[in-house]
Amino acid sequence: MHAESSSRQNPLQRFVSARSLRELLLAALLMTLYVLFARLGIALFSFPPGNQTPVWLASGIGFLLIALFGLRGALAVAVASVLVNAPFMLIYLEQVSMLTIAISIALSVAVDVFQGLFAWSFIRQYEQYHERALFAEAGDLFPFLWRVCFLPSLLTVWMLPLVNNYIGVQPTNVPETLQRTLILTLGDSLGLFVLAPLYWFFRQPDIGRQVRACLVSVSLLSLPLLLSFFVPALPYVLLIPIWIFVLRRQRWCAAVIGTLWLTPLILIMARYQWGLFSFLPQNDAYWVAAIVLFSLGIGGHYVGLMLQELDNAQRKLEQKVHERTEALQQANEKLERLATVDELTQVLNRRAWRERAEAEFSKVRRYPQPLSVLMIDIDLFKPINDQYGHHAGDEVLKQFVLRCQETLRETDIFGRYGGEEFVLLMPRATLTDALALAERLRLAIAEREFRVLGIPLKISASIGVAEKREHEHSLDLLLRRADLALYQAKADGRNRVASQIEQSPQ
Ligand SMILES: Nc1nc2c(ncn2[C@@H]2O[C@H](COP(=O)(O)OP(=O)(O)OP(=O)(O)O)[C@@H](O)[C@H]2O)c(=O)[nH]1
Repeated sequence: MHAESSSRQNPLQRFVSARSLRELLLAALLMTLYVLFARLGIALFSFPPGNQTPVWLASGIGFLLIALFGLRGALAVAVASVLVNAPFMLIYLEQVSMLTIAISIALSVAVDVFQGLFAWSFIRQYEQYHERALFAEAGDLFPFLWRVCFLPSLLTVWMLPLVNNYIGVQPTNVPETLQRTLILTLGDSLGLFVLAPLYWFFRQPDIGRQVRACLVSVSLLSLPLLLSFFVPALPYVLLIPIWIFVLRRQRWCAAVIGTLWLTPLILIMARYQWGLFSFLPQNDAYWVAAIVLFSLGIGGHYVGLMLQELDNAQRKLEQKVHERTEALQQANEKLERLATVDELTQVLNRRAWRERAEAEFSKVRRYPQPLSVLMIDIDLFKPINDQYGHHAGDEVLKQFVLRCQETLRETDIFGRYGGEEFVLLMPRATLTDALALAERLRLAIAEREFRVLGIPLKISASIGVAEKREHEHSLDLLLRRADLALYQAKADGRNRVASQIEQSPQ
């Protein structure tokens, strides 16, 4: 449906049809600003006696239109350029023919459009080559100055005074033509320098907050300029430290907004020959204003970008440190796990179990409480390995552990003591408690078949139980009594629980 209606439009209609109302409004706003800045520039800040200004902001607006809307933007620049140039040229109607004026207007329009197109395509090439947007590094400032500000102006503006001179509109002598070319190049370059960065500026994250913060700090720059009305030297003394302070706070954003902010202020000062400019003739005041704007702007952009680059480098470094610390922590945790956990059954290994058991044992020695231990050994495990293979044996061990864990309490300390032998320490458990649990364990193992590699297997375990005696001072003695009880259980025919009460460990 939509495709059909768009295919019915003629190519011109399709070319100009704006993608959305917002884009249309933005383009209209920029076109209005283009005409307004051009007219205001010439009306208020013209080099005497001509109609050329030291900052031609229209060139910057033209760049923004083309950067944002491509060829449709170029069409908008052409329309705006006609609106700006036609009234100036029509003044010469009495001196030259309409055709000559039309040629002159067409030339001005072509210069404005090509300047924007050159600037845009030069910088696109740069961005494509580097595979990133401009103004990411301090080094990007120089390609910007050359490719966006100076080269497109140098390539185009010389035509205007030369051709106008030749066809008889605004005829001048050679030195004047040269001076005009210079002023046009300066004005266009400065216009691009002041406004073109906005294209990248508005692509920054969280731009609304940054603009607000910038406006607050950047407005500080007005102070020395306004006070210079009373004390002419103030801008020299105060502008640089305030500029550095503002850049330090808001980085590159302050350079963009600050240059924009300073442009009208410095132009007004030059126009009315205040402060800095009070001892200069009008002409020189504008040249100095342009130089002040360029040097403050370039310095500001460079410092701002450098600080931004440092921020990014620090952020990357912090991120790397964070990642490395996390990796190290994970590696440590893994090592700790490997050092304490039995790889096959995922329960405590002998060393880790002993550490925990020793700690419990010491506690109980100091604050007497019951403590019991169980030695659990799978019966006739070797034949399982021999008959079904080592892999099946491993599977039995894993399932055996799961069965045991189903029966244990949180406080029980369970571990693999070696081979098919497991050990369980039960804090606060008397021999009676321990025997009861041992019996539950034995039944849990023996009553249900194991299923290993699809084969049903009957497994049983023998369990030796011992409770810590009052004056028993070594965990090894307690373990030895449990081991003797286990030996007893095996000797009595396996699949049973035995306790070591009567026999002395000695
Ligand atoms: N699959 C497997 N087998 C193991 C592992 N650790 C020890 N074994 C085997 O376990 C078997 C233990 O055999 P024995 O000590 O003779 O005991 P048993 O056959 O269970 O006989 P009783 O203890 O007298 O009932 C040995 O064949 C060991 O090779 C292991 O991690 N995986």
